[in-house]
Amino acid sequence: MSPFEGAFDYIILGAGSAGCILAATLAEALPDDRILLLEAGDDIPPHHETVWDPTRWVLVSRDRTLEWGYRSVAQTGLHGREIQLRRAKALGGCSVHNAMVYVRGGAYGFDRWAQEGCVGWNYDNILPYFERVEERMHITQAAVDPFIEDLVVACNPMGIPYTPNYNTSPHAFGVSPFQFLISQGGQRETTFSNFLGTGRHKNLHIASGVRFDRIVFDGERRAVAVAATDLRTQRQVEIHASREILIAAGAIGSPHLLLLSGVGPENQLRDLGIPVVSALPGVGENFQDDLFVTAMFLSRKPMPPQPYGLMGAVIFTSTDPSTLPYLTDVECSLASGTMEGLELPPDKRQSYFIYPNLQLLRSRGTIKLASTNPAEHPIIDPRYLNAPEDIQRCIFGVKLARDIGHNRGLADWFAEEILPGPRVQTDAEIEAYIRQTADTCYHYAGTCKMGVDDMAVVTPNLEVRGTERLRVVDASIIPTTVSGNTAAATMMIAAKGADLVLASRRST
Ligand SMILES: Cc1cc2nc3c(=O)[nH]c(=O)nc-3n(C[C@H](O)[C@H](O)[C@H](O)COP(=O)(O)OP(=O)(O)OC[C@H]3O[C@@H](n4cnc5c(N)ncnc54)[C@H](O)[C@@H]3O)c2cc1C
Repeated sequence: MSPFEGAFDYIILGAGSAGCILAATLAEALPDDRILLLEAGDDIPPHHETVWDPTRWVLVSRDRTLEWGYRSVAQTGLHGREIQLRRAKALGGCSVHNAMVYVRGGAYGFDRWAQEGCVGWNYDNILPYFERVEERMHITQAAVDPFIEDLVVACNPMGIPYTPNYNTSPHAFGVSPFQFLISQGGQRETTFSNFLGTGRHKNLHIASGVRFDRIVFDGERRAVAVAATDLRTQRQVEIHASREILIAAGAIGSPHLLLLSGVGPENQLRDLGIPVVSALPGVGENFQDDLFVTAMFLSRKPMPPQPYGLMGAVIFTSTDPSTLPYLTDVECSLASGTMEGLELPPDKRQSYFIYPNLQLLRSRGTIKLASTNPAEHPIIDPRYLNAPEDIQRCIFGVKLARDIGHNRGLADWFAEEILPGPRVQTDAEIEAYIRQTADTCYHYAGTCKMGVDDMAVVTPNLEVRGTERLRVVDASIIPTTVSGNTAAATMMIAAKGADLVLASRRST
């Protein structure tokens, strides 16, 4: 029987970081319901050459066969560069090719969501959902090697304390062992491998290789079906859901789908001849991302071997010391030049990179339809460094990385600064270097934001405003990014989103 035949109670669109958790939770709580999970990508075989091996992360992240191939429009703030906006297309979504870093994010950021009207989303409310995810995803805390020991020594005189566990401490400020979603056996954990796996839930039908193209609404603006294309046969199908359709297509895919379905800014839809189902000006607006900047130093001696995709330490601090210790907006990750995929010339391999990742940036971008063809990528304009204060924070990041790299605590390692290099000294020179080299952290969020204001796309219950039986449950609902990477927050959103669906179910 075709996986599309018969009626489904729930259809989940996208088997990524959020979609797999949502599907597993609903399938387990509702054993008598029929649930369908649709995904454009395929399963990753157990013998895949790179995906499961954490040390090969850089190669995985660059593997075009695993992803959608999005690019931004030319970024004025980045010297006109077009930025590759990687997004996985696979069962497991971006958990298949991300750096596996696990950071819940500071409590302050979630509390702000609640203060802005998202009742039920303050840190105390959401903590049980992080814990639920952590019961199923194994977190490996990195082992401390000799370089990291010296890094801790280097941070001390800079006023950066040692924080043993940034996720469970009251605040993340400090230098810590990094935490990764890596199994006890040393393999990548994905939301698909840990929550689903093929055939584990009898009431869940997983259809990979299927692109969803549009939500179908009835005259009452109820979401009743999904129009989709089987990518293997190009057959078009319409699949019906009797209860709810749950969009989990990520911060690019979810606004794209809503716009194609007539949910979005009225003028944009009318210009393309798309009938307006719900005029929501916020769909595709409020695009947020973190940027990283780079410092690189040659090492005097061989770097320790690296069993992870990044080095095993992280530094959280702030561009504004008055916000410490509770609010951090810089997360420095590190890499060794010996790591596979960096492809450095032999004389540069014994080296270390410090990558300050600037968070809570103020610039906001957009995602708009290029056409009504679902196969055509949307126009993505992150507007990096559009907000003037963002460049100042990136300059702070480069100076911080330099201060760490040159610090006496790392004297046994430091040989020479390669990047930005001795010629880059004044703020104007650092700014030019940033505009030439800063890059995305792939932490896209906010394009279907949750809230109670006019720009909100979903309510705090994640229901799409002006429609019925339709929710968005993924990174796109994040109203303002938090201090941290986005995967943990997205998985938490999925766990809580499933509870919201189940609560509605009990009340009907
Ligand atoms: C290279 C890279 C490295 C990263 N590293 C980290 C890290 O180390 N730690 C961290 O916390 N975060 C990291 N992130 C970010 C993090 O992985 C994402 O924020 C998170 O996975 C987003 O989850 P999601 O469920 O919202 O979207 P996704 O995981 O992208 O899931 C969306 C799914 O929907 C599918 N889909 C979309 N549109 C359609 C369509 N029309 N038809 C069918 N299927 C569709 C996609 O194929 C995908 O599987 C990284 C991201 C990238 C790209």
